[in-house]
Amino acid sequence: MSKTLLLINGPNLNLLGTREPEIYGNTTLADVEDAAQKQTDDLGIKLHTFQSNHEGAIIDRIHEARGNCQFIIINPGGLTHTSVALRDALLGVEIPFLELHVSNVHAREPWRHHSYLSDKAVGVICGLGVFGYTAAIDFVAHKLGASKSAKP
Ligand SMILES: O=C1C[C@@](O)(C(=O)O)C[C@@H](O)[C@@H]1O
Repeated sequence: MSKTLLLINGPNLNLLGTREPEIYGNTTLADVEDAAQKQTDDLGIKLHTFQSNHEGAIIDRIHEARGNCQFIIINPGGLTHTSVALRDALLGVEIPFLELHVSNVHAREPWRHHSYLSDKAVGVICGLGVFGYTAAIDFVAHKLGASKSAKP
């Protein structure tokens, strides 16, 4: 069975690497996606990446993944703290997902401590910087039984 992973980045993550670098670092989203591509190629996992600043576009992309994707890694950006609709979309397609944040949201403003997704996520990675994406993909590979010797 082919293993497909969808990596979603939400609002403002297109600015990664230039936006508030003291919080989010200097690595760009293109760098993150390139590294993710290499990592998943090595593991024999098919990767799709998607970034949007629009809640509805993200929800549409999640719906498209129904039935053809085994796992989602999502950095929902600010939608983490606001979006019932994003939660409903992820639950609606029944695809297991990891929630990921570059920064440690629990060490920031109190309103960032609440997530509409965390209680439904398989797990949450936050505060590891962009290394969180690498760690998340490693976890997904473990979950899907993918290994370094695997060929796509
Ligand atoms: O846009 C973001 C990025 C973020 O998800 C992170 O990656 O640390 C944390 C969110 O609170 C924030 O709104």
